[in-house]
Amino acid sequence: MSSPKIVNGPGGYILQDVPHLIDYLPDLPTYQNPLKDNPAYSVVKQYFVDTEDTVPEKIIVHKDGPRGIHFRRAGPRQKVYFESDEVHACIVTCGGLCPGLNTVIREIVSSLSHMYGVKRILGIDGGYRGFYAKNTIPLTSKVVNDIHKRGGTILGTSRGGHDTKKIVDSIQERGINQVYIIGGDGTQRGASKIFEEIRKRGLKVAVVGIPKTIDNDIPVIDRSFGFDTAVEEAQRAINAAHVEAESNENGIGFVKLMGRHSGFIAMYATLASRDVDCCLIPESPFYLEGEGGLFEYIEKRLKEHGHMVIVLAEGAGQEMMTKSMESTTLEDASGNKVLKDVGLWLSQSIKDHFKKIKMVMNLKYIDPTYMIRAIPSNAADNVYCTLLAQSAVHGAMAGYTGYTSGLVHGRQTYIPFYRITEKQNSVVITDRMWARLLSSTNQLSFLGPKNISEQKKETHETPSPDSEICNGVVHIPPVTKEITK
Ligand SMILES: Nc1ncnc2c1ncn2[C@@H]1O[C@H](COP(=O)(O)OP(=O)(O)O)[C@@H](O)[C@H]1O
Ligand SMILES: O=P(O)(O)OC[C@H]1O[C@](O)(COP(=O)(O)O)[C@@H](O)[C@@H]1O
Ligand SMILES: [Mg+2]
Repeated sequence: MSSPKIVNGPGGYILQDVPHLIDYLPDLPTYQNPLKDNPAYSVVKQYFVDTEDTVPEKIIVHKDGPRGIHFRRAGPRQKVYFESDEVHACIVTCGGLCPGLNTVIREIVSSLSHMYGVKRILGIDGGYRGFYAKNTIPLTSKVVNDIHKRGGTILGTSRGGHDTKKIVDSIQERGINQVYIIGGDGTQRGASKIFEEIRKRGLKVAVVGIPKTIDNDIPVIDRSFGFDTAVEEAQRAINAAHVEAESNENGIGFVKLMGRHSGFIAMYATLASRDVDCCLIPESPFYLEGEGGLFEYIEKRLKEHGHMVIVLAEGAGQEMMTKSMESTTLEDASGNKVLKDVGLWLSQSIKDHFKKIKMVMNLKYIDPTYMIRAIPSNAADNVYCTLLAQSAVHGAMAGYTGYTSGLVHGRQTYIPFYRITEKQNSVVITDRMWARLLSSTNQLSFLGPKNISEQKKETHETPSPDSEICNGVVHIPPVTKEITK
């Protein structure tokens, strides 16, 4: 692994910089950025980003505190390291679907062709293994013109199949010199390995990651493209659950949403809806029976209101389910743990409970998980995808490599791969955002005081001032009370 590029400045300023092609190819020539003569940009005052501009990771700072970690600001540079005719770019999409994938593909192609006059752009078919096992797809502005109106990815995607040597051989044999890799945490780990191999071979190839995660589990960035669309689409399922619940005696509308290890979609969909009485996420352990348990809470809600809506993230309550079922640990082709269907299990457990206590209850279970991620991105995400793609292209043209292009506090930045891959982002339940959710749904926290104090100790003794902004990584202690069945 190449060592991180860290620049220290006065007042505790730290720049976690990204690699550049001249780090290992010092004699590369530079060229004037063609945008200088582009009528759309030549009139813009200060169009080019100052190479000294950086973006702070934390925006809330104390008067006497250090300035902290910064990332390189994204955007076009005065000098570029590729001539237009020289560029041979490729784009690949990997991992699960996410709204906006096609928009990012479209905008990378548009930025390369319209801003930088690039003519050779290839799509890699079907994820990482497409580099060595499939034919490529030539991409032009015409080919990608309408694709942002469609869900999915026109290039296809896959899990598994990452063979660094074969991938880099293919890049080298085809003469590709800019690689745009769109995908989640696994994909970015793969991108980092590709970058290291390219650097080892001394190739003039820029490797750029574009973060995609419907679960919002990538750290550092504000949120992924497609997340907003997913939360919006989840409202339709929650609304249906609410209508069903309201129309039946002691009706329960039960919605399962995605979120393997991070309950962000469930949390934001709940906050947006206001119809949800209980949101269950992987980060917040819960138990079913006895005082303060889920069953008791459901009974109480039904007695008070006659109906309720429950939103469940797919990773929630997995440990409980494993204990009450035959345990087999399966992995997908990428090595991700395949989760059991907690929605079916929990809805059946609730039904069994009400049968046991002889109380009438009507539960309707809705699983819209794939419908939420297979749709085209909404307007806000389309804008986000466009700016993200443009930033990614500006960085590669300027010779930066080995970075993920990402939004930090609303600013486009270049983040070194190691910051993206070192940990997963998850909801910090001792931060304000989860407290806001609890006060909005009025649900119990399902945690005893012991669990809460353990959480506080294990996360941060003093909560970070801006920690409610989606980011935080926390180890969740095991549940102390368990299903007694
Ligand atoms: N540690 C890793 N090293 C190299 N490649 C990886 C690694 N983890 C995952 N990948 C590859 O990245 C791709 C997508 O990973 P996956 O975990 O399925 O989705 P996502 O990128 O959305 O998290 C797969 O082709 C997988 O083989
Ligand atoms: O597409 P698959 O293999 O069924 O996987 C479903 C998983 O993909 C996701 O949508 C996203 O996961 P990735 O970001 O790792 O692709 C998860 O929320 C979900 O658990
Ligand atoms: Mg992933």
